[in-house]
Amino acid sequence: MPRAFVRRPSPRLAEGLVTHVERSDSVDAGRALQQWEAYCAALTTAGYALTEVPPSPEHPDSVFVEDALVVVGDLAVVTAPGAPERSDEVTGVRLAAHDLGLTVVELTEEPALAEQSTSAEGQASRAGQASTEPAHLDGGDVLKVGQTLYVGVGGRTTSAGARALDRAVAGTGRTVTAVPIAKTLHLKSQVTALPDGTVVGYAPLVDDVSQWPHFLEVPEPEGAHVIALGEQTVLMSDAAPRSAQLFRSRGLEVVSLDVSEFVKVEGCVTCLSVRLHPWD
Ligand SMILES: NC(=O)NCCC[C@H](N)C(=O)O
Repeated sequence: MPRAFVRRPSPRLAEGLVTHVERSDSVDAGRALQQWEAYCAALTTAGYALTEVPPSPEHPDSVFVEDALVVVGDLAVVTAPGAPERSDEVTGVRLAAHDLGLTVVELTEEPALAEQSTSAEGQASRAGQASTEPAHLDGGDVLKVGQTLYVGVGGRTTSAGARALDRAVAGTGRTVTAVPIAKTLHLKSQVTALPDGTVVGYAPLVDDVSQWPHFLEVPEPEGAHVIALGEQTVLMSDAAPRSAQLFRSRGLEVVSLDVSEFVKVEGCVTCLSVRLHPWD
């Protein structure tokens, strides 16, 4: 049975970070809680067992649980969030992953160059990558498509963070491909994937449409954010009806939800849960 981690919104949601959007003075924490409950109900209806990470009311953005954990199979990689205000969110998420019996791993520091290679060529190329930058990774920057983990680099996630994820998933059969981003907070703020692996995005907000082999342009910004709830179903915001129709025309069932209060602090449907699937 698929499972999802979720985390109840903080009453301080209105204080959540904003980077690419104007701060709104109309975030309604009570309404956000209702929207979150509806989101949880939609996951349950779709067959997901929910694991609620204990809430962290002192962290306004803690409802965006996806940023704290990346799960591949039974491997749970605890992230290193790029915003200092969010770094402590991982504590409760790490415990929840451990309690569920997942293999919990942390991101590790960059290995010393000398240990990476003894060849002059290898040293030269890796020296070009290596730096003293810290390894930061937000789960919102990690898009799984097949065996590839695309990692958005340039916002909250650093190149060192992408390489640290690559090391963490070594042995799982997954490979990491770094994708430069500048136009949105996270990679998954600009593109997500349909169940068949087609990458969907709202072109004006996608840094480089041409890099996606199977790209489908959607007509609304909110249409770029989907969660695959199985082979035939996607969950998305109800603010993108034309995108929903486009997905239906491809034979998909669409579950639409109001997530307006989370959008005001730059969230979307993907970041409100971490999904674990038997097929991942
Ligand atoms: N994965 C996501 O899209 N997370 C949204 C995080 C929004 C939050 N206000 C932040 O800036 O971190």
